[in-house]
Amino acid sequence: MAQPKYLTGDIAAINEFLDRFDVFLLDCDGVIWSGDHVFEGVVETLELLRSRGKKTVFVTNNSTKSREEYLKKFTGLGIPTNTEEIFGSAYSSAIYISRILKQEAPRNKVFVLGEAGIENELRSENIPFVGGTDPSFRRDITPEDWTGIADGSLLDPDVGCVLAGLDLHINYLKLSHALQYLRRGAVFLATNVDSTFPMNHNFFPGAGSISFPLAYMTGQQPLALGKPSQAMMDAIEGKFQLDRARTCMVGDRLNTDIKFGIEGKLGGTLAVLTGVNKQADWEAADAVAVPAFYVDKLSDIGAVAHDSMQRS
Ligand SMILES: O=C(O)[C@H](O)[C@H](O)COP(=O)(O)O
Ligand SMILES: [Mg+2]
Repeated sequence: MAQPKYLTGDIAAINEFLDRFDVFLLDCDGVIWSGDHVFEGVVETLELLRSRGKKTVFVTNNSTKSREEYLKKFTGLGIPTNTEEIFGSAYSSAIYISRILKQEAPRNKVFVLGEAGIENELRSENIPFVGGTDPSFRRDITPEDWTGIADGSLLDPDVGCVLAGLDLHINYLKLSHALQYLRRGAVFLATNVDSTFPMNHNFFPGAGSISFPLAYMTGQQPLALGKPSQAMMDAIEGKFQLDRARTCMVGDRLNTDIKFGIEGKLGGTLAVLTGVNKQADWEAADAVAVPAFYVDKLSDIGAVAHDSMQRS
């Protein structure tokens, strides 16, 4: 296994790296930002990539926001982009359900464990859903619930799929409904199964911690539709008509971002050390994936801009 090439501070190597790719798939949490903190030099680096005619696509597993909601976040943080450049796991899941799963009405409703991002992307594909941010689920379970969930009187007969994403309001009541739908044969999907969520330079429970209890209860593993799922890669390739050999995946997590790029047979993968994984993780004998290149932070790529300015 070739050792990853360290690019930070090596202007010639960075220029050579940039010349190899036309499209950069950019992870968000841990690469662009940590919560609402944008890493230093990110905006200038995006400018540099675009000034060299590179296509930038933001590919995030974070399902709490839709493309429109992400555009608001990017704009609010001073990062120029548009919804066409944003491809999240909530969108990836919605197009999988509407264009591949294609459940027949009326049993085509989705029981959502997640936030508004999933709901808005399901709406954009005209997929009916229940659960999610519905306030009637944000409460403790009651004796009426125990009875109504057990005898099915409180369940929606049209639910054919359970979709689990990062749910910041998960509780026993929601898990109880989801369990019953899965026991009744609903398809088990997840936007992503990241174990942790890098936020504010620390770690919080990831989306995987939402679907995992249901997997434990049912013995069923969800089909995950975010990175490293190749269903997502195929959808991105189709949407952007990209040449995989001229495309580089940039990420902070080995078992999602880097694995996604490698299994997608992309021309390259670049790991940044501002998020989940560190160098020791890919140097470990049982490393899940090894990047082709790495930098301390994304803006190390942008250093070539300063260099060419100093040269001119
Ligand atoms: O738990 C999650 O959903 C993930 O930690 C988070 O969303 C990762 O987002 P990404 O790094 O793919 O932008
Ligand atoms: Mg990340």
